Amino acid sequence: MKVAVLGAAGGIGQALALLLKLQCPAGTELSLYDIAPVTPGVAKDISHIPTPVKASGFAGEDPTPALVGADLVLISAGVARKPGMDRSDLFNINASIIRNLVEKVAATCPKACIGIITNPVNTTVAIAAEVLKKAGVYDKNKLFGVTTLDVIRSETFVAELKDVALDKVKVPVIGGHSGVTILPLLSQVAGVSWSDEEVASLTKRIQNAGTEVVEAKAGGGSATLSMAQAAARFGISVLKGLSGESAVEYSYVEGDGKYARFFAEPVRLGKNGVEEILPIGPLSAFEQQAIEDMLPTLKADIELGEKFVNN
Ligand SMILES: NC(=O)C1=CN([C@@H]2O[C@H](COP(=O)(O)OP(=O)(O)OC[C@H]3O[C@@H](n4cnc5c(N)ncnc54)[C@H](O)[C@@H]3O)[C@@H](O)[C@H]2O)C=CC1
Ligand SMILES: O=C([O-])CC(=O)C(=O)O
Repeated sequence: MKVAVLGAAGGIGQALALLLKLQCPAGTELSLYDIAPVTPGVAKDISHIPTPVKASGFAGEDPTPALVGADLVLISAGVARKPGMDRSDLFNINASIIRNLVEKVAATCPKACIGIITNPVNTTVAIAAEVLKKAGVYDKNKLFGVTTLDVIRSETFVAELKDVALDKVKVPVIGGHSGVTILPLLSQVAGVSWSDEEVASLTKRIQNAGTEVVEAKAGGGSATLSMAQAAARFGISVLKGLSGESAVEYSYVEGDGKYARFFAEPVRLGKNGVEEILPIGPLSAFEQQAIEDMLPTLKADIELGEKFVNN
């Protein structure tokens, strides 16, 4: 299998490249691309680590050489937040970066699965879908917004708060990837009970966790290392699916449209990307209300992406 990382010289990209070099199945080829001239050097650097994964690096204006034959394309190219900014403030720059890169994906490896990391994810995924549609190659089962960071954060926070074993905690996180659109389903965490206050405050902490990192980095960017781990986990699950094993992840995908065109939900991954969208499960009254409350924001974020491509 071949995995292309676009934005591979960045904070997420370099750490993601390292984790993929260490964790991907034997025989995986990593193809690293970024506009930054350092990128071939990033590939050279990790290529000295003795694992059975090959890495090559490409820089410059055109990602095409990096995309040839890719089965999975992970995109973290773009700008990150600074304190005081919202993810939506990144739209002006990142929208055209995603449009241009996905045009190249459509032309070069139209059957690849694509995982979008670049913010605002709620909108950049819609941009990618419309670009692929225009090119006549859109397959909704192969386009993913990577929301795994919300899941791993939720699991960390729940384990800390409730003193339960990290490997036992599973926390579904649905909706989108910003503010109120991030909704952890704490009512579904097995073996844990909650007061209303705990649910309200932990939900808020999970929704603001990205901002927690942005503020702590004090102008030096947003989450990179935890995001790289999240993207590596997600990417390796997609590869598992493509090679015929089954894997389940929460991801922002185009499903049945019950809540919004794109919605983060549990998906079973397989040879064709999304094999099956799994049920979200029972919701508490708090969670039901939270879905209602997020929908105007989520739908507006999606529409912004659709209009960016089509107007
Ligand atoms: N989905 C999620 O949960 C998360 C998403 N993010 C987002 O990921 C993105 C990247 O974040 P970082 O890696 O921290 O930023 P960074 O600034 O460290 O790296 C971004 C990289 O993209 C490259 N780049 C810019 N334009 C490009 C283009 N046209 N083609 C190829 N490469 C290009 C830059 O040269 C740079 O190396 C941001 O938009 C950030 O908001 C960050 C954390 C979590
Ligand atoms: O908050 C940000 O800007 C980066 C991000 O998406 C996250 O850490 O969840």
